[in-house]
Order: sequence, then C-alpha cells, then structure tokens
Amino acid sequence: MGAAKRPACFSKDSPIFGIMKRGFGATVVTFLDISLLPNVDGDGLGFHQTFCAYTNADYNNGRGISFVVTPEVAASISSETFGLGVGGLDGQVGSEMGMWEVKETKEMGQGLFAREDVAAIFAGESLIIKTPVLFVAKQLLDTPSTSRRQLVLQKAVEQLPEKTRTAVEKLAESRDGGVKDMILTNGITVKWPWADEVPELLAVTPEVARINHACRPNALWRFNDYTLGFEVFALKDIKPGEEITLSYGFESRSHRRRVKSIEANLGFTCRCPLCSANETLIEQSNDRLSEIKALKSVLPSDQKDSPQLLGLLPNLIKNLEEEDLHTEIPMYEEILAYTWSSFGIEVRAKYWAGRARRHWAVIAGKESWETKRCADLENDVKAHASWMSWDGEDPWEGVGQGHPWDEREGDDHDHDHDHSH
Ligand SMILES: C[S@@+](CC[C@H](N)C(=O)[O-])C[C@H]1O[C@@H](n2cnc3c(N)ncnc32)[C@H](O)[C@@H]1O
Repeated sequence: MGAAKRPACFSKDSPIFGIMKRGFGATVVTFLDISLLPNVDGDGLGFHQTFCAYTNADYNNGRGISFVVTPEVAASISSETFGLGVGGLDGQVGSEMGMWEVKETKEMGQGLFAREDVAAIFAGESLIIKTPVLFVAKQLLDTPSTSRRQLVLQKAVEQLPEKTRTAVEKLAESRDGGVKDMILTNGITVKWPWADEVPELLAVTPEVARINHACRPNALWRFNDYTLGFEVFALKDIKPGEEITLSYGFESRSHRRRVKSIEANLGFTCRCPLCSANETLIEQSNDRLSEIKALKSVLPSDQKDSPQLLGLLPNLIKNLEEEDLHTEIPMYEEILAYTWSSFGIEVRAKYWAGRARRHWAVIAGKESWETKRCADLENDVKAHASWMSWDGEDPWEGVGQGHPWDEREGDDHDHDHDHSH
C-alpha cells in the first residue's frame, strides 16, 4: 500500500464529517485521528489505517455511547440508528424490576444472581435490555500493540459521561490490565451490518459484563442492530438465588479441549459447574459430546436421503437435551417437522412443529419469524409447501423393524412447559 496516507478523520471529504453535518441536536460528537498500523506481512513499508474514537455523550438519555471504528464504519452510524436507542426503556427490565443483583462469588469475582425474593424467572424472559456503551472494531484489537491504539481506546472511554465512564472503569480485567484487556474481557462480538464490509465489533455493556461464563448457561443474549439494544434473556427457568450465566463460547468441545480453549482465548480457568463436576459426570458429558459430533457428521444433506433424518434427528435432539445444549434444538425439530410433512404424516409434522415453535419462542423470541413459521406449519400442515413434497420411493423401504409409520402418537411426550402468558 506504500506510504502514509493523511488520516481521513481530518480530511474535509472524510465520511465522519457526514455524521457531524447530519447532526444530532444537542449531541456532543467528538472524534480524533488515530493509528498507523504496520502491515507485518507486506512489503515492510506498512500501510496505514485510520480509526476514530467517536462518542455521542448524550445518547440514550445521557447514558452515552462510544465507537472505535474506521471512519467508514463511523459514517454508517446513522441518525436513524441513534434515534431508535432503547435507553428510554430503562426501568422496564432488569435490576429496576428487582429481578437480579450483582453479588461477589467465591471464585469468579462478581456475578449476576436472580434475587432471592423474586418468583422464578421463566425461559424466554428478558433480564437486561441495555445499549452497549462502547463498540470497538475487532480488527483494531487484532493488531500488534501500539501506544496510538491505547490512546484511541482510552479516549473512547474518557469521552463517555462520568457515570458511564465510572461503570466501565470498574469492569474486570483478566490479563495485563489496560483498556484493551478490559474490552477483551467484557466485550461480546456482534456484527455491524450497516457498513459494506460488515465488520465485527466488540460491544461492552456494563450490566451484561457482570455475567460469568458457564459451559451450560441458563441465559442467552441477542443484539438488535436497529435499536442497538443488547438483550440478555433466560434460556431456562431460573430459580431465586441462582447465578445467571452466559456462554462465552467453546461449549461443544470436550472437557479438556474446552478448558484449554478458554484459558488460551479468554485468559481464565473455567470453574463453571460442568467443568468442576466429578470425573464420572465429565466423562458422561464427553461421551455425549462425541455422540453429538458423530450424529452431526452423518446427517444427510441430499434431499433424497431425507428418510434417514427421521431416525437420526430424534437421537441427536435427545443427546442435545441430555447434554443441556439447547440452542440448536429448535432448528433440528423444525427440519423433522418439514420432513414428516413431506411424507404426508400430519400428526408427526404437527408434533415437531409445535416443539420447534415453543423452543424458538424462547431462543429467537415469541415474535420471531422462526416462531411464526413453525406456528404456520403446526396450524395447517396440509396447506404448507412441504406437504407431500416427497417424490421418491417408499421412504420406509429397508427400514426394517421400528417402522416410522408405527410410531404411536403420545409415545414421547414433550415435557417442556409453554410459559406464554
Ligand atoms: C465478563 S467478566 C464477568 C464478571 C466478573 N466476574 C467481574 O467480577 O466483573 C469475565 C471474567 O470473569 C471471570 N469468570 C467468568 N466466568 C468464569 C468461569 N466460568 N470460571 C472462572 N472465572 C470466570 C474471569 O475472570 C473472566 O475474565
């Protein structure tokens, strides 16, 4: 790429000026030029990239928000995006509702706990909806450390309103300290679909950052890239006093690999209930994880082999349930529903569509199109495009004993409770 380019932030043509021109009423917008990153694989001359610390201190009723991104990405932060912030929802969920509290744990620093005096929290219920206060381009953190990078990250924190800045400065660090460490320890990767290259950003939300990791968590998160609302919701029913946990990743690896990956990538030794369980339980879990991997590896991708799914998928779902790995289950249930529908077996299609609908309602939300799509199939299997779409041979040819047509209704009950109220 050759010699240094003049940092784009200061150029009149810079897209960041677009933001300033569009304006945000009384909003304070601060920016600064940053970072010349040497290109280690290139011709040695290095290329230069510009990152801006872009802060809107008024955002979300004074909660504030900072971005450390390229000027192009900063320019994609539109007034529409900012106009839709969920900060006005303060008070609707979370601590204000008395659902959870931050407490000191024995081995993991602070953690978030369901309050003792609340009734149970049900699967699918929201625990936190907050806007992140800091977004940082992952690309910037992946580069060798420079003082300029440190400077831009610090600036992004300093520019936040005092209350928010104090909350950020109190967040945990896991290695050498410093802002980069704080971001890697507490940031969650989200995609930013508003810029052409769809960059990955680490989003730091102080309330969410108090949630510890568990390899079998009881909560999940989702990020709404329209409202910038970062939501944590219950994946399972959570009892009063129970710790609320999220998975930071690596949950489908076997115990040893999981512990090593977490140490190498996240800088701590996992002390979650599964990783601290006795040897027998860990072995059982490892066996199930191998079985899950083996089943996934033989799942047919060709439609002509879809009869095989009818045997493989219920087995896979059963293993995932027993292993407490819930997020993939509705997808497999939904595939089973379409497969049964394609063979014209209404009752089975309805059964699996119903299960998929209930599980999608927790994982993707009651109003999600996944939930609605399954409800459509469940409500009128025969009107669905998949109905009787199988045009191959008798699918049960050679299946032998345990013919799927013989499967009696009611053989396997769905124990999941539908908490829709
Ligand atoms: C995002 S913070 C979670 C909140 C943190 N415990 C605090 O005091 O603010 C992540 C840090 O918490 C600790 N942590 C989280 N989950 C853990 C686990 N399963 N085992 C051990 N330490 C954990 C690690 O120090 C990790 O770097």
